[in-house]
Amino acid sequence: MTAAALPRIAVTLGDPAGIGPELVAKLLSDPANTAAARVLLISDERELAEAGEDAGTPLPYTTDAAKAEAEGLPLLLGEGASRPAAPFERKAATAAGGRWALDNLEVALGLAKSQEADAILFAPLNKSSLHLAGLSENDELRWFEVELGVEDFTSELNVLPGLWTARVTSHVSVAEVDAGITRERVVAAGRLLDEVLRESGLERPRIGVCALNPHAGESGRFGRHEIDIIAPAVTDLADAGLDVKGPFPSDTIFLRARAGEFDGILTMYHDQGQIAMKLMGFDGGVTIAGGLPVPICTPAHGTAFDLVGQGAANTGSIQNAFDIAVRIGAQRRAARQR
Ligand SMILES: NC(=O)C1=CN([C@@H]2O[C@H](COP(=O)(O)OP(=O)(O)OC[C@H]3O[C@@H](n4cnc5c(N)ncnc54)[C@H](O)[C@@H]3O)[C@@H](O)[C@H]2O)C=CC1
Ligand SMILES: NCC(=O)COP(=O)(O)O
Repeated sequence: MTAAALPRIAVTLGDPAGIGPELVAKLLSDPANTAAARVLLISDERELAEAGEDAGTPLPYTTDAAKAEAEGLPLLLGEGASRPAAPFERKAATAAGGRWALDNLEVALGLAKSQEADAILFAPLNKSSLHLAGLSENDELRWFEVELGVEDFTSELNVLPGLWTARVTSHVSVAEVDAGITRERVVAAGRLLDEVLRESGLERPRIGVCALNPHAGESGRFGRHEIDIIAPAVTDLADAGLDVKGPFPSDTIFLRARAGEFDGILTMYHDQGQIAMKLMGFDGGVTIAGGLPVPICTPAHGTAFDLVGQGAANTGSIQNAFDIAVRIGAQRRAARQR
């Protein structure tokens, strides 16, 4: 691939109090990664130095665009509007850390909107920091919607090799899940999951849909969501030509997926999918912000304050997130260049 064809990936360090900076330093100190894409780093130099110290390896970068292009070095573009905020408190949620993380993401979104970046990779955020910083949305995906003017259904997509999940509800209180399970939302989430699986290369993705209640409601005795909402939505999706089946009891559907029966699982709420996915592949899980015009990837794990400063954070998830950002970013770039 020529240098011009390499995807441009905007990378942020996430919450500076967590393991994100260390993970980015480890990721970008691997020459195979900097050869696979042109990296646009959004940070400040002090944070990069600290990231290198945590990782036990310096994070290579340049502020010279020509040198970055010629040598394949990450190009440091500077940080978002909150400068100069560093140094940050470590291992704790703070408003300053949350603001820095959000401001840097705003720069990344700007690069994507202007098509200078083909995809975004962010290291883990801490939602408490984001809320301390004044984020009014529950999480960054709802904030991305606002920033990008997206009104259609979005969902976090969780990805392991051979299995993707989407959620009908996500970062809300369990008390709010019930109101979020509607026929329209189940259909929208099912369509989104089918679409992204097709984009990933599957011709006819096989999707299993979770029930909400124990034993899929036991014929209505333990709840009627399956009868009144989820089964009709599955029929809508099947009538539209999708290979969608369910609802199935959620305590066993992932066993069937693991045995190869499904390419995607549609879950009704966060932990229904995430407990299974993290048990099956904690060290490699990726979260993609699904339903946006820009590919945005991040590790499925969080800021792990308990690990900060030890150099012990596992890079499997951020590596997989980077690889997916590079793959989708390259497809988008190639499509634009045609
Ligand atoms: N990509 C992102 O932005 C994500 C952010 N979060 C946020 O992270 C914050 C903390 O979430 P928690 O529930 O505490 O989960 P967490 O994933 O940060 O930590 C859970 C456990 O996993 C371990 N762990 C996490 N990443 C690891 C890694 N790379 N290598 C080795 N061990 C690792 C931690 O040490 C801890 O014991 C929350 O604010 C949450 O919303 C959670 C998931 C994804
Ligand atoms: N910041 C991404 C994120 O929160 C995804 O975490 P999860 O909801 O997939 O656990």
